[in-house]
Amino acid sequence: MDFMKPETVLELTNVRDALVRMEDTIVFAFIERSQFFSTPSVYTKNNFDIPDFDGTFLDWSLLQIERTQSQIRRYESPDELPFFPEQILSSFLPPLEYPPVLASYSDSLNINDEIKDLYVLNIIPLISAGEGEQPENLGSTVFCDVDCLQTLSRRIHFGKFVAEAKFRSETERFTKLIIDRDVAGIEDAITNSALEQTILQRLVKKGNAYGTDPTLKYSQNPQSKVSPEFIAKIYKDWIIPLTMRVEVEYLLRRLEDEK
Ligand SMILES: C=C(O[C@@H]1C=C(C(=O)O)C=C[C@H]1O)C(=O)O
Repeated sequence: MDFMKPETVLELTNVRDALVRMEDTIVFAFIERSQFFSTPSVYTKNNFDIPDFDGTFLDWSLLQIERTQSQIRRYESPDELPFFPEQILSSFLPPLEYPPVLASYSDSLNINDEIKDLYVLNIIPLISAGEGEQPENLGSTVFCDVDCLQTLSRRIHFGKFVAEAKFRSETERFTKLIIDRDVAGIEDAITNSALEQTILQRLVKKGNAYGTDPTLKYSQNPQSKVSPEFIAKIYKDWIIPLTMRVEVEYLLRRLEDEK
């Protein structure tokens, strides 16, 4: 996929290859986070006395990182969406002119707040080293969280590219479903259960392979760092359903923007 070449972005096979590649990034990000405890103090609002800031240490850290990364043009890329869209900065580098692939409302479809909440509530308990915290690891923990959140956000909002590719390959079918506001019909049209099963099975294998020291492969009990079943569960319960939601929400508005 090359965002300068729209025809490569609209090819569903290429989009799916990118999603497979992102599995690696997500599994490794979870493995990095698994070194640390749940660390509740970084997710508790105003737990630290942060000057001029109302929020959690995670929010503050994420905002500072986004402000820096916006200046190196991270959010000009069509596959990156900030958690703090109102507070990012413009870059001193020349603007990038990506040819538009997605509909014009695409940036406003942003479910990052929801991703952040479910990450803290549901994902951390499954991937962290256990309940509790070590005061010397607050920064390291949050750094891993930012990685996990950015990669989850990219994966889930990639649903827009999936949706655009599907819309273009079956425009008539989707146009009818959209006009009828037939959400169940749209869900049905975008679901590929066999592919989902393949993804879940591959994740268990990746979780085992990436989380285990390869030199321990032949020992009695090689320990994986994040339970591969939990990785599959996180995909099944949250990542895939949210990707689908992005697809549906993107498609429901798709006729506003007939290009
Ligand atoms: C992303 C797609 O759409 C749906 C969501 C999937 C996912 O989030 O992994 C997989 C298959 C489809 O049910 C796709 O078709 O590739």
